[in-house]
Amino acid sequence: MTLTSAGLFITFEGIDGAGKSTHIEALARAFEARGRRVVLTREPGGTPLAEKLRALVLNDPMDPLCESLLVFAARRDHLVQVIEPALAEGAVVLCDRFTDATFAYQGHGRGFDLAVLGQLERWVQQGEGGGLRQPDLTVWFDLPAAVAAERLVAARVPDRFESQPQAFFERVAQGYAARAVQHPGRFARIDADQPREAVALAVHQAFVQRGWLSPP
Ligand SMILES: Nc1ncnc2c1ncn2[C@@H]1O[C@H](COP(=O)(O)OP(=O)(O)OP(=O)(O)O)[C@@H](O)[C@H]1O
Ligand SMILES: Cc1cn([C@H]2C[C@H](O)[C@@H](COP(=O)(O)O)O2)c(=O)[nH]c1=O
Repeated sequence: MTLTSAGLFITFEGIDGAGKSTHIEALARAFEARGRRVVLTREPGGTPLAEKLRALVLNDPMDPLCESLLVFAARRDHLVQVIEPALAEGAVVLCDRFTDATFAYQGHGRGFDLAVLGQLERWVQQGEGGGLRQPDLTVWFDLPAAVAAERLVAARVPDRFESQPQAFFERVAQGYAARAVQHPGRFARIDADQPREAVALAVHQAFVQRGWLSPP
């Protein structure tokens, strides 16, 4: 896998129901209005193989090691088939979740070994020259677990993760906070406990600050 810096790799993170999906489409339109090609994708998923793995991870009972291996297997296919080729062509890749989700959900939520996740991260995201693919920006929707639970009540039939108790999501939220401390340069924390319009403005602002979008 060859890594380039031609495109922009943006990831969106947060506990279930934090509001990521609500804002990704508008960002895609904003980049397209500036003449950029945008690839909208998600994890686990984004390729036919990774979508099959997603269905297993979201629906079939399994232990945390199996869960971690499957999300990283899906990620490898996604990187090789979709993300790296798009970045090499200069596209803006907007990805709903990436490896921070694995540290937050499998690591902090399930209690799986963070050092093992770090090793898997290196195997899966390392390029031929030894560099490690990481997002250029991670937009982290920070929302209290209790508020997310209220938002999700009427939203849809819960999957294996969404049916977890609030304490699980509190641990996942702590996992995201820990990753933000470890990677302060690429994390933009958004206070997601605000009306949609205020959240949209804060998200847009994170891109304006980096010179990637104009003020709204
Ligand atoms: N700022 C907001 N205030 C109130 N409700 C919101 C807000 N943003 C999103 N919602 C609602 O909360 C629910 C979850 O939002 P959304 O699907 O965007 O979250 P998500 O982070 O993509 O969740 P998941 O990761 O579980 O798919 C939706 O019903 C959405 O309409
Ligand atoms: C990438 C990734 C995801 N998950 C979990 C987090 C969510 O509960 C689901 C994906 O559902 P969404 O509605 O598309 O957000 O998968 C995970 O546990 N580990 C991961 O690495």
